[in-house]
Amino acid sequence: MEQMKKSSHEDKTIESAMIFDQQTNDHFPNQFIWPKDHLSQTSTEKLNEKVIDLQGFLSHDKEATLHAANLVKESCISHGFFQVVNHGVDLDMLALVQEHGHAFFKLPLTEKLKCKQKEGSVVGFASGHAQRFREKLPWKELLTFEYHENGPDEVVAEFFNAMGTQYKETGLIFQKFCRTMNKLALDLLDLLEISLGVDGHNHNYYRKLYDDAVSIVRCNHYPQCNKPDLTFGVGPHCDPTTLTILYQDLVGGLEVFVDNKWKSVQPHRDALVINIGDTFTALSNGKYKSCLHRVSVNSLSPRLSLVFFLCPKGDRELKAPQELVEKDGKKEYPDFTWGEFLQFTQKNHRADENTLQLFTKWLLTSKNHNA
Ligand SMILES: C=C1C[C@]23C[C@H]1CC[C@H]2[C@]1(C)CCC[C@@](C)(C(=O)O)[C@H]1[C@@H]3C(=O)O
Ligand SMILES: O=C(O)CCC(=O)C(=O)O
Ligand SMILES: [Fe+2]
Repeated sequence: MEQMKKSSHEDKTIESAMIFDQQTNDHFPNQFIWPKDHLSQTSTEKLNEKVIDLQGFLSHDKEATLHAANLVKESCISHGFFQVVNHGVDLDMLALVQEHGHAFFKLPLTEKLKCKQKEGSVVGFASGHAQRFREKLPWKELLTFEYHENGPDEVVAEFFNAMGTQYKETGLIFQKFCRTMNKLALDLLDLLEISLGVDGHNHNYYRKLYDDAVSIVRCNHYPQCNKPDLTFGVGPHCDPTTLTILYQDLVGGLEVFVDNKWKSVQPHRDALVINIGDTFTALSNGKYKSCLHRVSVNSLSPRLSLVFFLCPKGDRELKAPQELVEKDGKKEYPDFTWGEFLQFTQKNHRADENTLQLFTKWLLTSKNHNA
């Protein structure tokens, strides 16, 4: 049985990758077609999100920090999404990471399959998640790996080395990308803490929770699609993770659900997209929204996005600061570990817009069962 599962697992990935390469105009594969109620919600408006200048905050200017914190607070209470500029991340380095990302997805399938995703793990190469799901497949290929903040520097480089010494340079470039993103993510946690007004009594409360963080890093490649109105690059979802930092090319396609409408996000070459994930919603005691977003594809060109999902180490107990709970008079979420939540998204529930609510229910039921 195990052997059968493995071969069908690989076949599904090959089948999906070939669909992307050999798509025809007359037949669109059913498994990639999304339900009409999703497809009918077209996005017509542009999102006028806050583009927050981090320069003053990063240089510890008190007034600029408070200004940035207020803009963050407004965006996160409303829909959990903003963009940042003057973030301190080198744009040439980001362009180089994009180049290596594109080069990876251009590799022959046999090369990409060297690091194919194993069952139950987010790490590795996948195509359309065809080995995990049977329907509503996303029109994307993806490469995912982990970044251990305090792990040996080579962990990411090793991931690529394992594919062959010819990927050594790619590994080093992604390693540098991860280190840079991790630093910015922790700085943003400090800004979020200030915006929530918990920096006084609980200074570095959030930063401390992310000691020894084990984050998820993903390169999404969305191939050009002949029937873009029948599918999604990623369907509607909230990231279950804590905080997402995303660098996109100028193709466009990312959409955010705000004021009951899907609105398109304007790409900016010098900006990074930031969105709140489910885990931070819980850590803010429900004050900050986990951003509901999706990706549409297009018939003209492929799109690439580089995504850093900040995650704590798996066994760290996560809870909102007591100060917030007392201010709100109610604890909105049970304590949990990211390990429990990640496993829920890999084994029990495909992450979508309801993940946090379903996870909370699942957790309380399973804890009552074990009580
Ligand atoms: C914890 C995670 C699960 C996903 C990758 C990270 C954060 C985002 C999640 C995801 C992208 C949300 C949409 C559905 C999903 C299945 C996907 O399209 O890739 C999710 C990821 C996953 O389960 O691999
Ligand atoms: O590619 C994008 O713009 C968004 C990708 C995304 O939402 C995800 O991978 O969770
Ligand atoms: Fe996402």
